[in-house]
Amino acid sequence: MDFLTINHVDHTYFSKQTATQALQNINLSIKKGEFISFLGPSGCGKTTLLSIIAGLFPPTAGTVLLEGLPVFSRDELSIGYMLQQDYLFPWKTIGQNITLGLKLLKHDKEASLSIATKLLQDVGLPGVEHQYPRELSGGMRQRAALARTLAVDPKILLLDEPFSALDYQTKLKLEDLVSETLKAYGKTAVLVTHDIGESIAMSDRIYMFAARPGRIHKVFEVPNELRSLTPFQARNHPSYSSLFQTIWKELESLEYSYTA
Ligand SMILES: Nc1ncnc2c1ncn2[C@@H]1O[C@H](COP(=O)(O)OP(=O)(O)OP(=O)(O)O)[C@@H](O)[C@H]1O
Repeated sequence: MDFLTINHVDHTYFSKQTATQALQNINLSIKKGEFISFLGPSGCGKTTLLSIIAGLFPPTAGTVLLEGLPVFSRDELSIGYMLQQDYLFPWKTIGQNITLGLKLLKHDKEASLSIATKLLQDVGLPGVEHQYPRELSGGMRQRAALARTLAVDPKILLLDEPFSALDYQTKLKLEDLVSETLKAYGKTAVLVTHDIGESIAMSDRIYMFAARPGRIHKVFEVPNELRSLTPFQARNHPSYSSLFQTIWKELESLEYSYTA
């Protein structure tokens, strides 16, 4: 059974003067445990679709079902978000940041702390429970943000350019960490990115969007030989370069069609 199903989704933003059609007839489905990416030029509706999947607002038409139920009616903790900024609360320790969601779920303090300790170990940050976000580097804060997102055991993770504010080396390390951690926890994920390499290295499938209005232009299956590797290993595999070239050409033709 499909885990997430998007059926005939349209979305238009209305203001006093204008109506902007951000999404047109989006259809896709994801199986449990899959990792997919949305790739495409600026303004093609990637963030709009991610927000609709998150249940932040309903689409103007169509449905988004998570395990057969509309996402808009679900409780918000069933969907985890990881963004470009970590949004850790600066006045709370890393441990308190991670256990915040568990508090809302009424977990007792001791069980919450042991979940936080385990997650911090899994993301390579053992022993930082009592430190504050300002005492950690950007990469460490994103690791802590991943731990916080996983703490409430969300059904699906939505990753909106989570590595784009990091230096290149840290980004590569975090791609591996996020990919391995999500596999270990059996999580389903949707990544929004502008980075072709990141989408190939991390995903099972890539949805390329076109703009005006935002729509799915093409779908690329990432070959099995890449999916069985870590993102860093995948970036060094010959199949990576050929898929990169194909996607690059396709994106270029899209960009030209806008400026022609
Ligand atoms: N709140 C809003 N009100 C009106 N129009 C909006 C709003 N948010 C987005 N749009 C418009 O909807 C379209 C899709 O925007 P969206 O942010 O979803 O694209 P995107 O692919 O995520 O872009 P980027 O890659 O630059 O983040 C754009 O034309 C944008 O101007």
